[in-house]
Amino acid sequence: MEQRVQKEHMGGHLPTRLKGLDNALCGGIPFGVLTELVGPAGIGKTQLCLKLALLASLPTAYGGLGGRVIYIDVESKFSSKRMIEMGSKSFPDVFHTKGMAQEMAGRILVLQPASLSEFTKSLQQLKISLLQNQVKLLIIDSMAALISGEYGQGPARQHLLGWHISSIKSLAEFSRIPVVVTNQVRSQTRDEACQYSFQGQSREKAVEDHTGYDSHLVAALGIHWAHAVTIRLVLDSKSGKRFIKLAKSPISPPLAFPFNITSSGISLLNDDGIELTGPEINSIHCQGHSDIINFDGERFQ
Ligand SMILES: Nc1ncnc2c1ncn2[C@@H]1O[C@H](COP(=O)(O)OP(=O)(O)OP(=O)(O)O)[C@@H](O)[C@H]1O
Repeated sequence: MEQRVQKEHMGGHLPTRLKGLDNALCGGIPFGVLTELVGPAGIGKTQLCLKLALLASLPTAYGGLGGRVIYIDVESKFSSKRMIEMGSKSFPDVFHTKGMAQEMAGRILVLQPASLSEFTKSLQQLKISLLQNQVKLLIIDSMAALISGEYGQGPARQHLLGWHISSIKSLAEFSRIPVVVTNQVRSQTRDEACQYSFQGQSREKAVEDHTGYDSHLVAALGIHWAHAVTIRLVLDSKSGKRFIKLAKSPISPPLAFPFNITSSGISLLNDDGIELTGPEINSIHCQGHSDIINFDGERFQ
């Protein structure tokens, strides 16, 4: 294992090409551990996942991992069209080379489990296929959606995921690939319309319609999950600006990077990062007030 780790491509990291974030993470998303992207609906988690899938399938000569990707797309959000748009804007040379876009597309296997039991079956088969197929990245978008609605809320469903969490963690360790999992935050009122949305019209409408609601947020997967992840990136929005916050990392202090989303995908507006302290690290902002993500299903006071 030690020799394998030493020989790892790119020092065991998948560069995100977001310079400030890569610097803070000593090269990018680390191999062998879980990286969580958490944030409200519409903030850009799937956009980041698509970019990472693109980078993992990009030929090594262009700085990618040149490998296969398994993309578990729980909510049918994967868009090959969007990925090609990002690819052709970010890497025009590669995408204008005949056959290259098809070759890269052929490396990304998208699985769409319709239920938790289908997901459980895929996980059981994944261990073998990760090794046999030179898979360089596993993405699960989103983990929370797998259990939403099916098994109620709170400790019961979090307990239900215990096996899955251990399995995913051991898959990452055993196959030494980066595993990226998205997690939503939801309002404790459980009112659908009260979920924070960052998509113009609907967001304003939702907030207007529910003024006076105590709409604080909780991360959907509970404390066991919170401890299983090594890197946590919180995506949120404050005063109309989106931020990626490196909220949990064994090597970096908590930092926030402003970002935007363009046709070429997510890009940072500044690579320096703003150092965060106190509850700000785990808070999600919306409409002038902030709420702290609580990984235990209760609100922090
Ligand atoms: N082609 C594009 N050009 C610019 N911005 C885009 C483009 N496509 C998507 N976006 C931005 O991406 C946002 C949607 O992001 P995304 O689908 O990643 O959200 P998410 O965090 O995954 O949400 P959910 O939790 O609902 O899955 C849109 O609000 C829009 O701002």
